Amino acid sequence: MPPAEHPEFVGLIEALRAAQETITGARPPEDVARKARENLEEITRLLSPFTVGESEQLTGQMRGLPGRAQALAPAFHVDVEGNDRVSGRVVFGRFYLGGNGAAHGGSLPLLFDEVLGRLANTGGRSPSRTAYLHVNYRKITPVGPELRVEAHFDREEGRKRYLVGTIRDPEGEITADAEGLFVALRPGQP
Ligand SMILES: CCCCCCCCCCCCCCCC(=O)SCCNC(=O)CCNC(=O)[C@H](O)C(C)(C)COP(=O)(O)OP(=O)(O)OC[C@H]1O[C@@H](n2cnc3c(N)ncnc32)[C@H](O)[C@@H]1OP(=O)(O)O
Repeated sequence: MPPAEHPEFVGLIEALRAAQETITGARPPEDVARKARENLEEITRLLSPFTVGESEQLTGQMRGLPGRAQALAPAFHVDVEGNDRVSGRVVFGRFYLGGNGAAHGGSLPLLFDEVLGRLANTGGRSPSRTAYLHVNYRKITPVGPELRVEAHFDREEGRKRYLVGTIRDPEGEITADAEGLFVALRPGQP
């Protein structure tokens, strides 16, 4: 459900994701590529006067939306979220293609950081940052189909929060898993 606020901006981010997908998968004639570039340049001109500081920007802040309205990481759709575990779905689209139908190796840590990091900072916990993220690539993570993502707290030791997560293909097999350490920030720590 889109939030009541900024519905047009939410639609803009969805359109941006769609554009990323389409541009990545396209092989247009030169005149079409030029027209598309001019349209993108027009969007930049339109939005540039509305650039704001980090605390005011919308992307990354809209926690109720897949990907927090940020187009960097693959959009994670939350199904069940508790204080200690979360599960949901993701599709690695063409934008995230590495090669031969497999998602780019760098796109998996993007997703895991988002999912584990989000969970590490829920349940009234103070903000934490990723100290490390260990990703195991078990088999290719396919581009295209909807994949299941699960993550949970493994343990907490003082400021250290250890979380683990998995991505499963439509057959239920684990394509990748990850362990992350998130360290709670001290007051005033950036
Ligand atoms: C602020 C966020 C707001 C979020 C709002 C809500 C948004 C909701 C959605 C968010 C979803 C996206 C979430 C993305 C989260 C990021 O991606 S954050 C960006 C990527 N990460 C960074 O930039 C972190 C850079 N590193 C640092 O800032 C600092 O190194 C750290 C991680 C804060 C730790 O530094 P420190 O606070 O000085 O801690 P330090 O005393 O060195 O270590 C504390 C303990 O951790 C251990 N430790 C530290 N690093 C390591 C390591 N690499 N390996 C093993 N052990 C380690 C130490 O050994 C020590 O252990 P003990 O001696 O206590 O047993």
